[in-house]
Amino acid sequence: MTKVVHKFGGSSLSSAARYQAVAQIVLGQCLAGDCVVVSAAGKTTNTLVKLWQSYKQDDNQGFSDILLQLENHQSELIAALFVGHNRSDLLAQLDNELQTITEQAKHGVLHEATLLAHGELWSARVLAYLLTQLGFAAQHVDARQLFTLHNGQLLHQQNKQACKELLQANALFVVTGFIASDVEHQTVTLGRNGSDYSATLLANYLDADAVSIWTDTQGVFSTDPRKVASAIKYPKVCRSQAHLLARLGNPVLHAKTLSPLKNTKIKLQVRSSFDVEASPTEIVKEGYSKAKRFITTFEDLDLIRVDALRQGEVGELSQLIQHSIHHFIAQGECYILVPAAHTHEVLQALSGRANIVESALQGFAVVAAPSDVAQLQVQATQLLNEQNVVVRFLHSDDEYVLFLTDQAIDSDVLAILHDKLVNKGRELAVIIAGLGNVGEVFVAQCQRQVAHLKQQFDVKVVALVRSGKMLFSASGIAIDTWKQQWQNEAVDYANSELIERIGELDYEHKVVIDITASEAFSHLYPQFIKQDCHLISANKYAGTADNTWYQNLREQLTERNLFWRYNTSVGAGLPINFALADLQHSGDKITQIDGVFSGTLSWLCSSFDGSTAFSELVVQAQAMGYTEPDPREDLSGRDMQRKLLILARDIGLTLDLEDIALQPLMPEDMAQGSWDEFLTRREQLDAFYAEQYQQAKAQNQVLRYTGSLSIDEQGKVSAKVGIAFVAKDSAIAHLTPGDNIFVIKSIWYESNPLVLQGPGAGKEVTAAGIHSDLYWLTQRLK
Ligand SMILES: NC(=O)C1=CN([C@@H]2O[C@H](COP(=O)(O)OP(=O)(O)OC[C@H]3O[C@@H](n4cnc5c(N)ncnc54)[C@H](O)[C@@H]3O)[C@@H](O)[C@H]2O)C=CC1
Ligand SMILES: N[C@@H](CC=O)C(=O)O
Repeated sequence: MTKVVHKFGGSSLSSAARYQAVAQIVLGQCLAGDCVVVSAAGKTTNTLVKLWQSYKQDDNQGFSDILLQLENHQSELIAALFVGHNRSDLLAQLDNELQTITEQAKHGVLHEATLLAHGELWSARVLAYLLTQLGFAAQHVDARQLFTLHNGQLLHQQNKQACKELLQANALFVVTGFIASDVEHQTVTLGRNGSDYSATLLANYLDADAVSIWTDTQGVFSTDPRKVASAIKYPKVCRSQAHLLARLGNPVLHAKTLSPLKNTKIKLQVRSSFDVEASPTEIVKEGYSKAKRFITTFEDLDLIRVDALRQGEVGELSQLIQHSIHHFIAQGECYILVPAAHTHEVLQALSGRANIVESALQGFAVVAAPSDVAQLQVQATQLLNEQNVVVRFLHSDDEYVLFLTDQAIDSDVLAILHDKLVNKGRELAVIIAGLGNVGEVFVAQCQRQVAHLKQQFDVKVVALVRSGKMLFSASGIAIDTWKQQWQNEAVDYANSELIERIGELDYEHKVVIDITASEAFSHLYPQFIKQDCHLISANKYAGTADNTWYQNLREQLTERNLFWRYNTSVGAGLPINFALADLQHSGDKITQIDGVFSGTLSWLCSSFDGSTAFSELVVQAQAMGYTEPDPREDLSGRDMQRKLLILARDIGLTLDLEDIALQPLMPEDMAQGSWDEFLTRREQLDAFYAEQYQQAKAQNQVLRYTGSLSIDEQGKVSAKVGIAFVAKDSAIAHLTPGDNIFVIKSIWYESNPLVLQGPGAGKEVTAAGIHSDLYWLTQRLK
């Protein structure tokens, strides 16, 4: 049974290399029984249209030149892709067909649709041969055997049966898009760019599960991403908006594509054949996606008023000119927007029932939620005034407003319109995991900070997660009353449910902020990435995971253009990762990092003077929110070892934790058992510390816990964290309790190192540091 119908457009098949790429996608994604629908390669249909025009104009020279052009293109493709009998077979078939075309032209019996059909026939045949050559038995199928129309109407029952009979074998079928036949077996076309329609029709007839439209863009964007770099790719677009965009001439989806999916469960995705790993845009049923904002532009249109427009007539006209036509009713009159090059043809077809209202129009339409349209119309009018763009005709409907203008909407104007009308409505969903010391303060700070970010982004906290319980609200949680809401609505959850809920979120961007201290939670990162989530971590486990896992995670992030910020995992709010990144981006090379990278150990060592037991100070550090949930993570030196590893990886070293020597600041045997058991043996810790303290004192030095990493000239790396006795007048001896210090040597900071110093732990500074990462993210997403 066919599960998925994959459709590849002309841009995906524009060269031999593209055919190879498509074949690899098919090998990787398709199973026997799936179907592939193809359009004509590259610009073949345009060339065939020109061939038809030269035939109609009796331009024999033009006809031969264009035919030669087609022949060259096809034979070059075949020569580049095939050897041996496959090549000779395909060239012979091509030759045969070109001779037939020449003969038919000579005898004046050339038929337009039959001629245009060659583009798709060639693509399907070449791709099927290529797949077979690569070991995946594929059959090419002429869709004229599958789709029959009578008086312009598809004969659905008959077609369904034909599809089920002809495509039932356990093979892969490569079916021609765009073409069908009538009951007299004459070729008809399904309209320009009708291959998407062929794919959804086929999916309907075969009861397929899904249709993937593979194209040259990564999905459906808020506007043309080639013109506006900040165009937003939407993960989900509802069918009605997709249909409206298609009617407005948006090139990603075509007008009739969606109709076969009506009342079915068939999923539709738009994916990039140039970037297979990129997440697609899903076209979902009504109610499964929020209304999005789009700007789609027009060039060179005529506005025509039509008397008594018949039902279905717009479809017939667009079939006639092989181009989509937008129509609307304003003040009781019917209007159509026709590409100026086809106005004459359309007026002729409407024989006296139509007149041109405005000609040579440019412009754009803003598509949005009905509640936003009126306000966007006012804003857009003002922006056009500011840009001196003259509006000649304006029409607004429930879901869009149309501006027809004198001047073309160039990239600059489009970028301004997009920034003010679309970007302002962008949403970022925030999932906060970990509501302990730091997490609670972070959420409290959110109230003010989210309001600040709102100037750029609509930031919504959609989930709060603690171990085993979560509060999830796709439309956003009210921050000021979150505790109350938590009491009433938080539920037990399994990780799979959390991932599923995140996957269902219909936001332009999503970020998971990990303020847990949980290794298990960090293991979920790859799944968050699959759901297109950016990551912000205060948690250090992912940054210090085994190198293979870590590198893999980074690759997955890069492949999906996702960001990962973790500035607070080292030095709390201190901008140490920013500093290292900046130095390296500006061409510097870091050779050494020394210092104190633990707020807890800094505070303990600087505070201890013998008057209070060391273990008592540990309990105080814990109460102040400096320590890890189990303070032994700090006392063991492990936390500082993790931080040094994160820094090492940030400067391009591929170390693992074991590569950093570690000396604990506690008796090693106290690592076993629970924290409470540890406290029952606190004298042992006190004795251990007192002994080290006295030794340092005896040497007229002070006890500190430090870290160091250096790279020698041969590139050899040495790294360690441990107890150090330092001179009483050194900077480290004089650190304010709780402060971290990073002493960085590099090519530029060789003899006089760069020093970064300040609070290295604490709820407020850490929470603020996470907000800094969130702010950074929103700036990058802009
Ligand atoms: N305290 C500080 O000054 C700094 C802390 N950090 C890091 O921030 C993180 C949080 O620290 P604290 O707030 O002090 O810890 P905490 O122990 O007070 O809070 C941790 C929170 O994470 C939740 N949690 C634990 N496992 C979870 C799981 N599997 N799924 C979801 N939630 C889970 C807990 O329920 C709790 O709400 C740690 O990774 C820590 O290393 C980073 C810089 C400074
Ligand atoms: N426990 C850590 C907290 C910050 O990472 C420390 O004391 O530095």
